[in-house]
Amino acid sequence: MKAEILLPLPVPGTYTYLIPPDMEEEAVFGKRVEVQFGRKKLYTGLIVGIESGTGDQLKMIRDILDDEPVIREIHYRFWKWMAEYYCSFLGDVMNAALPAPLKIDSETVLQLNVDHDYDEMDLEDDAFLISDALSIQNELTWGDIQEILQKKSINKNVNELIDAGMVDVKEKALRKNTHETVKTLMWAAEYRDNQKAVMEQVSRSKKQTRAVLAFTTLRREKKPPISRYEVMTKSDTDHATIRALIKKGILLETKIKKNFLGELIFRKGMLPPLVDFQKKALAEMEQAFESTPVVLLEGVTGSGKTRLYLEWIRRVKEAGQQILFMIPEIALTTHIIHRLEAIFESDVIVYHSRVSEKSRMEAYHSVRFGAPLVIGTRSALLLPFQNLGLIIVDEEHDRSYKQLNPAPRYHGRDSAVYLALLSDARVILGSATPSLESLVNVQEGKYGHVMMKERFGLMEMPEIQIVDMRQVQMSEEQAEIGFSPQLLQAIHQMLDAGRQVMVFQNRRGFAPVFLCDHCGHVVQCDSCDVSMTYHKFSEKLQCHYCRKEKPVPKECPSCHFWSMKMYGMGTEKLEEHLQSLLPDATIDRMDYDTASGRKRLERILTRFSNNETQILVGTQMIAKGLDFENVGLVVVPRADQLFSFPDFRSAENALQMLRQVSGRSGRKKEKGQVLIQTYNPDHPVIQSLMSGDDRGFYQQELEERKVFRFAPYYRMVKVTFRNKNRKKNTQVAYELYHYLQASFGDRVSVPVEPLVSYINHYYLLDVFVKLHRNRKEGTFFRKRLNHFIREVKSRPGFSNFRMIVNVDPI
Ligand SMILES: Nc1ncnc2c1ncn2[C@@H]1O[C@H](COP(=O)(O)OP(=O)(O)OP(=O)(O)O)[C@@H](O)[C@H]1O
Ligand SMILES: [Zn+2]
Repeated sequence: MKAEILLPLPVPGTYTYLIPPDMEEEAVFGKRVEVQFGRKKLYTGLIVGIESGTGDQLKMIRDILDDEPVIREIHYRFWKWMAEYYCSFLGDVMNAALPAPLKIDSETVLQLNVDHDYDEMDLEDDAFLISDALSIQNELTWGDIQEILQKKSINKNVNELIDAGMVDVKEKALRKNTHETVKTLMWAAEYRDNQKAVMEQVSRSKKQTRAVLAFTTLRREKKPPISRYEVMTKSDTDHATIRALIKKGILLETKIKKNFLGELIFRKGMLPPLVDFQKKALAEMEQAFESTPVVLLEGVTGSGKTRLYLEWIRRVKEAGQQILFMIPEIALTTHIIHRLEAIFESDVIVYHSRVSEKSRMEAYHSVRFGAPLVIGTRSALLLPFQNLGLIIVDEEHDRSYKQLNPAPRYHGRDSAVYLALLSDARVILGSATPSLESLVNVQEGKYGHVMMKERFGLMEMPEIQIVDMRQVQMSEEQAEIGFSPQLLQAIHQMLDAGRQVMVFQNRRGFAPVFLCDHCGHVVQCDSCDVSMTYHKFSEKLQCHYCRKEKPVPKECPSCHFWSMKMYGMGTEKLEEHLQSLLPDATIDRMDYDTASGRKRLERILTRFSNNETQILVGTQMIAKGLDFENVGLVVVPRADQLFSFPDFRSAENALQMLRQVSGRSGRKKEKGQVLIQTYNPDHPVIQSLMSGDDRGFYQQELEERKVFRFAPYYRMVKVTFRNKNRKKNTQVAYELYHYLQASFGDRVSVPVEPLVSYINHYYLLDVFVKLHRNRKEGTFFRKRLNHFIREVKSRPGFSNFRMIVNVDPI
């Protein structure tokens, strides 16, 4: 028998291996196996197919690693769809789906050859360092050695040691502890209180005697369960010993699940009754689900979308099905997780890229055993749900749902819809500012649509005022920070009334540009074609693309005058200036620099929610989902920055951002205010914001998207060429352009430079293709593209040439 094996590698297709006869029974779909791939490497693969027959040339499966399959066919179908739709490899999807401990691979390991005598004096310095370390550690990996020698190329040194016969190179599989179950032991009934009978049974074997004595001691020392492993370690015996004891009927073995998070209990009072308009929305959702599995819940900020989600969570849980609650991005949504965790008495599974490997494993297996609720980012879609009933996609418009790197570059919302389709589950897409993608699906009748236009507690929507900056006179001090007198007055009033203020500034750091007043020289990053941002706290210039830092130059690097000045405004500078204008106010800042760690982020949020902070300055981090009751004013001093990006989505995003951030104002207690400063008060985004109804704006946007053949009407694909050699990069990009033009005509763009086209010493070029939204065209395009990529990579010197495919780029 042969098995089709999927490997966690970016290679097309699967590989066929022979199943050793004694493993045939055990070999079933979805179990992991250990196989050799390439000359020496060992990998964990996954059985994704079994067929009869043999093949002389085929390698054997070395081992089967699971008792139970880790995925089922339905999960594999989802993986296949994802790989196909997003033009990536199945191995990439496997890699993203399985927690690291489920993917052993081999590492080169050096061991000391104990039978070999050598004279240390004969060794070169580097070789001596290695042998010295080996005598202490027994084993070193390639990485360890690189660290010890402080260099990358260690081949020569290692070879020297091998040639001298001093070390052995061993290819060793790292079998990490992956067992979701623990094997535990207990006395068989007839031996339970009969130590004497036991000893008689084992008297002929030293090992068995030791094991039995160890088990007896353990029973006395601690409460059950006692694991097989504990007994083996304590008695210094092995699996065979324990197996013998089981066979003799002395010990019984059972398996228990490790850390299974299977409960879901609502804390008392956490599901307050729905109010009338929420009840109405719930009924409408029920009705919408009759005809479509996907419903867009469009509710203004503060309408209680979360309350409705909870209602559905309760229902689906009672029906015995699983629920996935998706949030866009972990750093920005700690607050939401806290809110949800407060609602449940039981532990909730939280799953995202930053939880520990241990928690990921726990989550993986709990979900596999049917745990009812997972809160997670897009990667949670790849968990092995058994009985999925509902996926909630909160803030469905959020761009962070799209994976940028590495492959598969999938969209969390769209993949959720597909997964639900496969699993016969429902999807709720929730937002106060839905994406155009979802609105079009509503218009085309694919999704249901339910609106909530009121805020909970009869709170009125905040009043939005525009400050026309073309008309404003400012003092020098005010001009420096860019706050009009009107804006400052509003802040003063709000603070006097004991309420809090949020200031939205979409740029972090102190000052975006550091330039010479004399010759105009701008300090640029050496690796990227962007100017560096001054960070006052660290007293350094930082590149926001590659994160490299530079000291602040005293004189101009170009004309050598002492004339370097800072221009522009970042959150850090804004906070400082605001403090000098309002010396008595307590101000805090929330951005990538201050809220990088979870602890720091939490501290900022707690202080603000306890009213210890009066003003919170922040980037888009403060726009999302925060629910603070005492915020009376939200100000946006520089709204124009938001819609001046050269991107076809910038108007849509600007409106979403401004609505979201406005929505933080006046959520409880009294009506809130929003003040927006702009030089373009007639801009459609501002006009729509003022009118309170975005339909007209969306319709206009959609018309334009249709005319210019953009998403959501067309499926866009971006192919990025990334190379240190500019000429080579440009040449291949143009080749692709011409090649695709033959099939797709003017729906292929000439290679264009992205906004920042040189990052970290790499030149970047993008080719855009606009495809019709049907499967046939998708398949055809993928074939063409793969053909091209294969051809390029087969050229001498091009095997590593990078072409990054991004379907539905954001
Ligand atoms: N039926 C209800 N009973 C009691 N409190 C409610 C109810 N519905 C909503 N609330 C409260 O109203 C506030 C706003 O609700 P929620 O945060 O769910 O709104 P939202 O629509 O998710 O807002 P956003 O889009 O801004 O995140 C919350 O503090 C919530 O606890
Ligand atoms: Zn840089």
